[in-house]
Amino acid sequence: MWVTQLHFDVEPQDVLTSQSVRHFGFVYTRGSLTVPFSPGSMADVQPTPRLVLVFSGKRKSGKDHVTNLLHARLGAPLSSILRLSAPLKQHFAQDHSLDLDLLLGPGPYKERFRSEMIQWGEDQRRNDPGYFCRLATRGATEPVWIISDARRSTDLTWFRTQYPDKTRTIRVQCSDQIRTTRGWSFTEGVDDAESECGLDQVQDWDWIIKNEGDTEDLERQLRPVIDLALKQD
Ligand SMILES: Nc1ncnc2c1ncn2[C@@H]1O[C@H](COP(=O)(O)OP(=O)(O)OP(=O)(O)O)[C@@H](O)[C@H]1O
Ligand SMILES: C[C@@](O)(CCOP(=O)(O)O)CC(=O)O
Repeated sequence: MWVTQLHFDVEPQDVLTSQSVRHFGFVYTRGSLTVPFSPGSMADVQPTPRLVLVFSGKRKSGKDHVTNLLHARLGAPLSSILRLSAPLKQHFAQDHSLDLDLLLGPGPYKERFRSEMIQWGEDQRRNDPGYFCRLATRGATEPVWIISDARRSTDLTWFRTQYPDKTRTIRVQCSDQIRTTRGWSFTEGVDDAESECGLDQVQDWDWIIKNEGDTEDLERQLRPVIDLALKQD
């Protein structure tokens, strides 16, 4: 049986190798390759979540901390955390023989490569602004998606276009003083660039979370988000 379908005979992680990224990009941008239908191709169909919670915030505002807490409250069968930077870091780690776990973690290691990663990511986005949004969400089956790291208006546009009634946006904020205690220091070319400032002008966040206090305060602010996620289940 032949159908028009996006399908590649690769595991999800293989999509991140240089060769298959090019393959993936070629097929997707043309969008009309006809290939045999097989059960494996279902993973490539863009999934449909019930709620998409898109978080953003500056470095060390606590995006990972807040989204981890939310995920812990909602649980794994209901929700998953999807990081737009994960496929980017995976590719970058492979190409440069770097430690992917450290790139994904909160420590100082990733800061040594941040400028280069930003550059590489922007090169990909120039051709295809939804590239990392699509890779990060590919195959996610949980009803509630927690997108931990939107940085650019194209990220918000992609989710709002794909999931117009389901997308909610959340900005995580905290003072520079507190960010500094968490390891932040101003870096030219990073903290004054789109990666950090691309969403500064956005006013219409569904929620703003001030991550400056204790866990109890954070839980109180997350309550309406948690309630919405549970209500939709
Ligand atoms: N409310 C909090 N209480 C205690 N520690 C926190 C809190 N928020 C963040 N942190 C800690 O601060 C550090 C930075 O937080 P986190 O990694 O969540 O920030 P981020 O916005 O994801 O940063 P980056 O963009 O650099 O990945 C981490 O070590 C995290 O555990
Ligand atoms: C390269 C980049 O994805 C790094 C993000 O790392 P983190 O979310 O701050 O851990 C930032 C970007 O895409 O502009």
